[in-house]
Amino acid sequence: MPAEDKLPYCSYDMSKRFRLATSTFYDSGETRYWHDYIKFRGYPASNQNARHWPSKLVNFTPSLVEYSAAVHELAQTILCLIAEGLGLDGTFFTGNLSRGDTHMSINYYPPCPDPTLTMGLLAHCDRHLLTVLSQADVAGLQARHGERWLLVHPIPGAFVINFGHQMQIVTNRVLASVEHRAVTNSAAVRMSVATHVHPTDGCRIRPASEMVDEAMNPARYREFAFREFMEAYDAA
Ligand SMILES: O=C(O)CCC(=O)C(=O)O
Ligand SMILES: [Fe+2]
Repeated sequence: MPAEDKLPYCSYDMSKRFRLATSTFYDSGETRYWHDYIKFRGYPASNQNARHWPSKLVNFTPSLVEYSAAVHELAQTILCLIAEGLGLDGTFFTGNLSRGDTHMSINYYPPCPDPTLTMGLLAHCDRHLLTVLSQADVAGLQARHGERWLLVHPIPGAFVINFGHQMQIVTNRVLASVEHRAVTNSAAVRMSVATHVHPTDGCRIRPASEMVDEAMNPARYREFAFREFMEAYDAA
């Protein structure tokens, strides 16, 4: 896409429903960020989300409609399996807990001459329910395990599934949200596509009663609306 076509979408306003930006202007003291990205609402494509996607890219909309619907189906299947694995009703996650608009990020990490000075994405936990991540074939995703960072090796054709904060809360910390980050490399462009499955804004989030035992394992979180969580997070 030529620069003049990209310009109208370039924004740091997080309320924009389709925006592209770079974090390479910023640093955290010693480490410079090394990451360009597009962030937008994905599934469902039939509502107001798709009208924010760029119309000049003729193949983008049909590809995205297909991809976002397929990832939605995959996420719903995985959520059914997780529920069954936890001894919950198979539909436990497939209502409001996972029916908000998906938030998608297309992450672009250019090669960096000295990767020791940069970080693609700083360490974070995803804040929604579940992430379906395609990291194609260039390694860079790392997950925290105690004091160590483990590289999540790309497997051709496979997605990485990551639990977000809401999964940790609803399961009363049986399934923990794992801290992760993206490192840079000097040899190759790395791209990843993250689909973040969100609860609906008004969804009430609380530890599932099946995951709570007042005597042995009391609820670790109070009940709240997902909207409240997001507002507090953005304000922090
Ligand atoms: O690029 C990656 O592998 C990680 C992306 C990620 O963590 C995110 O978009 O939340
Ligand atoms: Fe993430």
